[in-house]
Amino acid sequence: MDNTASLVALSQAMPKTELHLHIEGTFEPEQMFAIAQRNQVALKYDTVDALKDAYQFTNLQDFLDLYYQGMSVLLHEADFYDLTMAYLNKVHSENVVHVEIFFDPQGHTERGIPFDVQIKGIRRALEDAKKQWGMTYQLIMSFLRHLSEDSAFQTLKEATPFLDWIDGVGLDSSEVGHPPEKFANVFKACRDLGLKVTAHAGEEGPPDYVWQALDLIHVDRIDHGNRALEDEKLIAEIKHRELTLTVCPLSNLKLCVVDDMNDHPIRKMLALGLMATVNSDDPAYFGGYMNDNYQALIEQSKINRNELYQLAKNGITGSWMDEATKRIHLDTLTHLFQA
Ligand code: HPA
Ligand SMILES: [Zn+2]
Repeated sequence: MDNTASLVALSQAMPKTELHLHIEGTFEPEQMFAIAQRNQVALKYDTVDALKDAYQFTNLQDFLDLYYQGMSVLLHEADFYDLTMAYLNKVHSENVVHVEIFFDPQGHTERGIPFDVQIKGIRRALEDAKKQWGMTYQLIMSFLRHLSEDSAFQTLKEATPFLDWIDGVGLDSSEVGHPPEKFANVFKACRDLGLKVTAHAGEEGPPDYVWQALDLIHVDRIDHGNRALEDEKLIAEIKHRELTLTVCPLSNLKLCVVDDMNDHPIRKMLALGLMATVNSDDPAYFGGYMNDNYQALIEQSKINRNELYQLAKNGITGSWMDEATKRIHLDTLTHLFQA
């Protein structure tokens, strides 16, 4: 019998992947203030504590309003580098071996920061982490769904010189009122370019949005997917297509997608045979990085050792890393759980 403390220790020691992470959502208040000062940009809040006090959200939009405000202090390549490197350092210390990170180019180009400034800073940090620690990565360019499909096409055009650096595309921001069908054409263009495709669906939006992500966007993965559980046929289809769900427990709690960590649906997802994974989404805003998310699942949602193993395994098999590297991490994971 495992006790809670030993499971938490195991979750900390095991090799982990992070498949749902917005780099702009890793902007810790202390670093935000430091970069704001460096760039001589004014923030709406006077102190770190005042900013932290504002992190009380009742829904996704409450959070997004602060998220876009926060990222507005990022001006230079060095800012994007520092932001990304701080995150990578943090998760390296938590035994994260592979990251797949989103960035929101339109959140920056809309306020005059060129695409190349963003991606050069982010990519340099990812390459440094790879050199220093062997940490592997995939970079995912995400379209903001509250903007038009034309704007997404414009972003794809700006990304063209950097397509070798971009592994996939995603869809994020305000979900309700902005269904995947709005972006069917731009995602078709992305697929034709050989990019992998994922989309936030079923976080706040109805099961129909998840169907659209499957049938109109042809996603390789689903980000969140919580509300898919409301539709039995959809559950069967997600299983049939063997799609991974990138679930974000602490995010769900902070944005009131779930009322209580004690009945987070991730156990139900596993019991249904869905490929659920654990991710932190926007850890600086939601109160925890990867290990905190696992700890909350162990202590509050009462996941057991088998469920912990399955979640970590899904994180490896559902990632976009190469098959040989997957096998190495799966071996390490399996040995750890057999010990
Ligand atoms: O959790 C999220 N949902 C939608 N859009 C986002 N952009 C950053 N984080 C999120
Ligand atoms: Zn997200």
